[in-house]
Amino acid sequence: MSVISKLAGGLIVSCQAPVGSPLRQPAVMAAMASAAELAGAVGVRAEGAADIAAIKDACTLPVIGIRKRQVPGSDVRITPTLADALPLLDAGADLIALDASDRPRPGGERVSDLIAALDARGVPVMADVGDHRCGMAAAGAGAALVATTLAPSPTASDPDAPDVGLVRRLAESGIDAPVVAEGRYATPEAVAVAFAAGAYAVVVGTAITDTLALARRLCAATPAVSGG
Ligand SMILES: CC(=O)N[C@H](C=O)[C@@H](O)[C@H](O)[C@H](O)COP(=O)(O)O
Repeated sequence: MSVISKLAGGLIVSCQAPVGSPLRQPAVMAAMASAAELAGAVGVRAEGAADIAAIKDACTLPVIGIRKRQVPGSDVRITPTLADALPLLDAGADLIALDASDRPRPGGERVSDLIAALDARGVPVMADVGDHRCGMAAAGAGAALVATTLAPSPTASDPDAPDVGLVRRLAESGIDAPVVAEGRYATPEAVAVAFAAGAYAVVVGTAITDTLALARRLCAATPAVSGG
């Protein structure tokens, strides 16, 4: 069974901890991934070679690897260069996710160059996009999956709402790659809506693995923190 078909119809859990979180340790991310596997998830998304290696040791799920790095002069932060992707493969990543927007990349690399270089190594690419045009372009360039990771919330009144409309629009466009819903999916209802809109898989991060953000949200409602 191909790695892409293993993800069909399932939940991918993003096991990442932001800088400054006490959870930002490979062993903690590996425990999160094991819990995700036990729960029935079909894949894991993880950042950096150390986390990926620990997760591959701890569970059998396919791992989508990313490297988050801010390079001066470029706004591309998710796996900006091929050199960022290669150590993730050495660590055991099964797929590479990368920012597939059309923003300038460090060193002048193009999304299509990265997809071709990884494809030549037999590595499928998940293209993170924020709009329909870049999604169609990435699929045309050979991305194995197109994910709505970079889409802003479609409603100003609810900044936490996922962009299900982009999932639907891509899925109904005859796109050459399966569409993955990612970004602000936080409830079983939202996951079901994404599949109804045509998603191939759904990625959930914060709502499962960011204990710090989840606890802060609830603490903010207490008199002890809000002062109310
Ligand atoms: C935009 C960006 O950098 N997204 C990152 C991509 O890896 C992660 O910070 C998100 O947690 C991930 O996409 C899952 O989304 P959510 O945490 O909303 O379920």
